Amino acid sequence: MTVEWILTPGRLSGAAALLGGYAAMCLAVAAKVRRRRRAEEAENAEPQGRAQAPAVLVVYASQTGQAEALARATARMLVDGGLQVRLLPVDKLTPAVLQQHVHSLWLLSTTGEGDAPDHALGFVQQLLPKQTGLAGHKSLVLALGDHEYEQFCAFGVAVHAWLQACGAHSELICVDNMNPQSLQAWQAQVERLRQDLRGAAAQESDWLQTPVGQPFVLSRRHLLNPGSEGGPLYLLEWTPQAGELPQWQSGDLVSLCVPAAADRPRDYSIASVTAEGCLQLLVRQSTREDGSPGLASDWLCRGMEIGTALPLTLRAHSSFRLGDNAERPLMLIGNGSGLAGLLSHIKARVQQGRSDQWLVFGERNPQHDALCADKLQAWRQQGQLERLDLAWSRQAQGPRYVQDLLRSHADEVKRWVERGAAIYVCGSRSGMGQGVHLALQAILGPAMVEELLAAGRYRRDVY
Ligand SMILES: Cc1cc2nc3c(=O)[nH]c(=O)nc-3n(C[C@H](O)[C@H](O)[C@H](O)COP(=O)(O)O)c2cc1C
Repeated sequence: MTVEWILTPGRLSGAAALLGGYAAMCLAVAAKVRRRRRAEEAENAEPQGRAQAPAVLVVYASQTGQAEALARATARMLVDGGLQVRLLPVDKLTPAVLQQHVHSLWLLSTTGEGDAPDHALGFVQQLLPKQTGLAGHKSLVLALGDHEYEQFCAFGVAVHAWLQACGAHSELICVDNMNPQSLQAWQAQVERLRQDLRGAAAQESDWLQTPVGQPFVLSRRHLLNPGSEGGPLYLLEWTPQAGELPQWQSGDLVSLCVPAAADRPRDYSIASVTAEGCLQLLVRQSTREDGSPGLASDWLCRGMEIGTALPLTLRAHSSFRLGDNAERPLMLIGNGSGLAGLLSHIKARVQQGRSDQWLVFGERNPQHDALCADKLQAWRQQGQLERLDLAWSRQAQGPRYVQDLLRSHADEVKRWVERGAAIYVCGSRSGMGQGVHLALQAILGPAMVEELLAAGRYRRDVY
């Protein structure tokens, strides 16, 4: 078939406008794809960006992904601004890499009680106690934290002090609860550095604005624990209001803001895999100490009507993804709504035809709190879950917790670790997370537990 183009001045200008618009759109899309690719390539790779520009090192330590997301945005801003950037998680940093750079940017969150994120353990043990000669080096540290913790931003502050002790000129910004003013101050500092190194005028940039989520429709809400003495726990299913379901990996999070608390995003672990065709969350309707309902959970579990939409932002959660552990047997340990993060891993593995996974899960009462029992038993019976152990804290025989199960199966725990297993823990921090940590130390020895943490074979998403 031949298509004849007859060009008249009118048509010509119309076609030109059309083509121009289309070309602009293609260029914009291509630029966006390039930008994303550049930022992705910057990680663990040789420096990206213009070869003649000085390279800036961007280092992050993140437990739940906020510091990581900001580090990626920072790196993207610098690459777009014409600089070379090397983006590294702190566990991949060596003294030599640090010394190769004159400028470094650090985005560091504090977790636990003033602790470094789990993946930073090797850095804390091996690099922090030693001096690395950094005379002439310039660093900016963004320390993320929450002032309600006694050790506010402790890890970021410690790294800043270490950089100074090593002879670097270091500046520090502490951020309370992702405070927008402090993040603006960071953005201004980064922009100043970009200008100093490139000499060009400032470009318009909105990189730090809270990402606007994609609207998702709440399509189903299902109570998982009818009759429970604990707060009602719901499975919420969401589908995009328009377009396709975005891709995520097992272990990732969703960030959302409810209308009554629009300034405070809440994070939830994703319980489903993309192949299920919907995004699932497990949300417990919580009550505050004064008896009033928790704002976000009350909205999600009661207020929000089925069929209405809410913007959801998907957040990569590298420190809880399978990552390098994809080929290892998995021990999945958790309680309550922590099942969400563990379910996504089991589903991802079942999809790959793997069965070398052991779930150790705790709830209150076997009659009312046996969450997703049919699914778990079906996986067990079909051999897709090599082992399943459940602990009930409110049962006639007396309370039993996941840490008790681990202790009573200590030999089996050792065998799994000897087989090369990775351990993933998801759920409440104070009771379960702490108890599991102590049980693992008792069974494997503290040195082995530290080794597993440092190697990323022991990962925790506890809250
Ligand atoms: C379990 C837990 C423990 C925390 N402990 C501290 C702390 O001791 N000091 C502090 O300043 N912030 C603390 N925070 C707040 C985090 O540093 C803050 O939420 C930060 O933005 C998280 O960043 P990330 O997503 O990169 O890990 C804690 C947060 C959680 C969830």
